[in-house]
Amino acid sequence: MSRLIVTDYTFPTLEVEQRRLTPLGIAVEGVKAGERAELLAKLPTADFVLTQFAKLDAEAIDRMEKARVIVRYGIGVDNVDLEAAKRRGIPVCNVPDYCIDEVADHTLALVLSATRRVVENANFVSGGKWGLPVPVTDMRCLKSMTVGVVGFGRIGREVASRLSNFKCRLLVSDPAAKAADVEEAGCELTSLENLLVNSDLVTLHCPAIPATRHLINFDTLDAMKPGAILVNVARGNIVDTSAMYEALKSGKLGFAALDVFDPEPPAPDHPALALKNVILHSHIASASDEAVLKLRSDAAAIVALCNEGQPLPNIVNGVTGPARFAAMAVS
Ligand SMILES: NC(=O)C1=CN([C@@H]2O[C@H](COP(=O)(O)OP(=O)(O)OC[C@H]3O[C@@H](n4cnc5c(N)ncnc54)[C@H](O)[C@@H]3O)[C@@H](O)[C@H]2O)C=CC1
Ligand SMILES: O=C(O)C(=O)COP(=O)(O)O
Repeated sequence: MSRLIVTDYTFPTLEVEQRRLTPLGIAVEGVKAGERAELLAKLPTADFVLTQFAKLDAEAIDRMEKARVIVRYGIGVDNVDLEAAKRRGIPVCNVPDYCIDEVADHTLALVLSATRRVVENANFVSGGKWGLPVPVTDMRCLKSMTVGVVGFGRIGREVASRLSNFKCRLLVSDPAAKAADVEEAGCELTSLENLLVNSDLVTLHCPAIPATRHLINFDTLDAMKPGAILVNVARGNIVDTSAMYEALKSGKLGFAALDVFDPEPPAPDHPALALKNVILHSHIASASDEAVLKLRSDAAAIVALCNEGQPLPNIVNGVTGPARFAAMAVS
C-alpha cells in the first residue's frame, strides 16, 4: 500500500479521494489544519502529498523522503516552497482551471458591491433607515469609469470579458500578456504605473510571487487616483495591509472590496475591519459545488497518474523527470 497525506483539508470527509485512490492501493490519510507537528511526523512516509493552505516550506519538504508529487488543491502555489521541492526532485502540480468562472463572477460581485454600495445599503435598510446610505458622489457607474486589470491570465481575462459588457474603459498590465490578445479582448495593455495613475478601480489577478509581494504599497497607492477603488481576489500579500489601511482611513483609497487578506483570517479586532469603506469576504471566490468536486477529482487524478508513472499535468516547478530518481540524485 502506498500513502497519500492530505494536509488541512476543509471537506467533511476524504471520500472523493478515497473512492478514486483506494482501489489503486493508495491509502488516503488526512492531517487537520494547524497540526504542523503531526504533519511533519507523517511526511517521511508519504508517497504523495495533497495540500490546501498548509505551509509546505523547506523544513516540511526536506522531510518528504519518498514523495513523488506534491499537488496543490487549487491554483495559487504560494504555500509551497517550489525551489525546495525542485531541489528534492519533487514535481509540484496545481489544478489551474477548476474555478475560473466562479472567481470571475465573485470579482464582479465585489466590483459592483463597491460601485453600487450594495452592502452598506442593505445594512442601512435593515437598520431601519431609508434613502442613500452614502453621499451620491460615492455611487459610481462603471460606464464612466476606467478599470485596471492587473494580471491577464485565466481569471483576469474572464473578469475583463465580463467587465466589457459594462462599457467601461479597460486597462491591463501583465508582463506576459501580448498586446494583440489584450486588444482583441477590448482592453489596452499598459504599464502598472500607467494603469494605477489612470484607473478609477483596480482589480488584482496576478499570482503571489516574490515580484508581486506588496505590489500595492504606500508608493503605488499614492500614485492611484484619489478615491479609487481596490478589488483583491488574488492573494492578501499582494497588498501591503498597513498601507491599504492608512489609505482607506485618509480617503485616498475610496473603497476596498476584498476576498483575501494578509493575514488570513484577520484578527477580529483588526482596525481595517472597522472601516466603513471596506468589505472583506472569507476567501470564498472559488466556491461552488461543481468547482469543489472538479478540484478534488482533478487533484486525485494527478495522484493516480503519478502512481502509474504517467507524465503529470500542470507542473509548476519545472520538475518533469521521474521524481524519485531526481530526488535520489540530490540526496
Ligand atoms: N480568491 C480565491 O479563492 C482565488 C484566488 N486565486 C488567485 O488568483 C491568481 C490568478 O489566477 P489565474 O488567473 O488562474 O492564474 P494565471 O496563472 O492564469 O494568470 C496569472 C497572470 O498574472 C500575470 N502576472 C504575473 N506577474 C504579474 C505582475 N507583476 N503584474 C501583472 N500580472 C502578472 C501572469 O503573467 C499571468 O498572466 C492565483 O495565483 C491565485 O492566487 C485563484 C483562485 C481562487
Ligand atoms: O479557497 C479555496 O478553496 C482554494 O483552494 C482557493 O485556492 P486558490 O485560490 O485556488 O489557490
